[in-house]
Amino acid sequence: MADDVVAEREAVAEASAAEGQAAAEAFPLPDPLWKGDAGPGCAKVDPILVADSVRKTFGGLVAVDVEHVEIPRHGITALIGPNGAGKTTFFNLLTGFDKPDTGSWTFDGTDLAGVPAWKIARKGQVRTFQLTKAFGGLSVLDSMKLGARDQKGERFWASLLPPLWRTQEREIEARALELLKQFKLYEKRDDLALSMSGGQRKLLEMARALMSAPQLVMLDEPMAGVNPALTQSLLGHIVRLKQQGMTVVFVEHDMHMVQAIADWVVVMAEGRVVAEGKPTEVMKDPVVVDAYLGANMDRDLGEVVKEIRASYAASRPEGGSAQ
Ligand SMILES: Nc1ncnc2c1ncn2[C@@H]1O[C@H](COP(=O)(O)OP(=O)(O)OP(=O)(O)O)[C@@H](O)[C@H]1O
Repeated sequence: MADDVVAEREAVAEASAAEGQAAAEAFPLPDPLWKGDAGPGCAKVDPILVADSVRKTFGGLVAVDVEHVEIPRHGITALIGPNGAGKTTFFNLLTGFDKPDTGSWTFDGTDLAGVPAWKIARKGQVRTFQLTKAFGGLSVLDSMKLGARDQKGERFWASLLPPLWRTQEREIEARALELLKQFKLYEKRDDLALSMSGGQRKLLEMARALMSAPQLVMLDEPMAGVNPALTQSLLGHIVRLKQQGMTVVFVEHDMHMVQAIADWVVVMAEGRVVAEGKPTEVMKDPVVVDAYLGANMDRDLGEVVKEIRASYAASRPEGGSAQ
């Protein structure tokens, strides 16, 4: 490898390490992240999102049946589980894109049950989709501008005061261009969003989600269908969200990705949260491995949950006793 390329990579690594260190100081995660009994539904020291009794059925099928879950603030939480576990449906419910049969949840202390998706986004909780949504015939830059929050130009009173919305427009465009630079999409700003590769569209969707300066970013399979070079870049972007003080929840099937960036892992199976823990520990649990392989198909999930709680409590003295 040429000396200048090596030097450039070393500089990037050094800068990211410094950035990471600064972020860890600015937004330290409690250690441990949880309090009381460890395991499924365990309380977090500083949760940003708390969900209770969230249930959604489709006909006779129970897609989501989450008794209790808390998402740690400033952390990266991976939501994993086999196909059909209810991960996307749970995302849809928490972000107002679908309505639960029952349940409540709070974001930063604010009750969000029944609040429509656009209002939830305004409050600072945004999401991306597993399959990138159609961007219509919009350019990359215009797609970004649509992601902005509080566009005064769209409001009635502001629309009577053109200087107000012009200022707002300028601010929105400046933010969009800045984010496009960060995501290395600046050169594509005038291209049609639809003309970009699947991976680039994932980057665009993530960048667009940041237009509203969110506190909590929920990414549904951000790495799916993305080539290895862009995967690395996407991972870097996710870590940077955390470094900027955001909380991230992402759905992912690839355990290497999860191990690489997650602080915490929530495991769903058959609509329920069946395990939680640090990435290195949670994946060692035979019950989690079984959940993936389907070996628990005929077992009572309540029993599975008890087993997991017991195994965590035994392995983490500070995590409390088994229930
Ligand atoms: N709109 C719907 N109508 C009927 N059934 C649905 C609907 N959406 C989801 N389901 C069902 O609910 C269950 C949970 O689906 P969901 O997509 O949430 O799982 P998932 O964990 O995200 O799966 P994957 O990893 O494959 O994306 C599945 O059995 C699915 O078939």
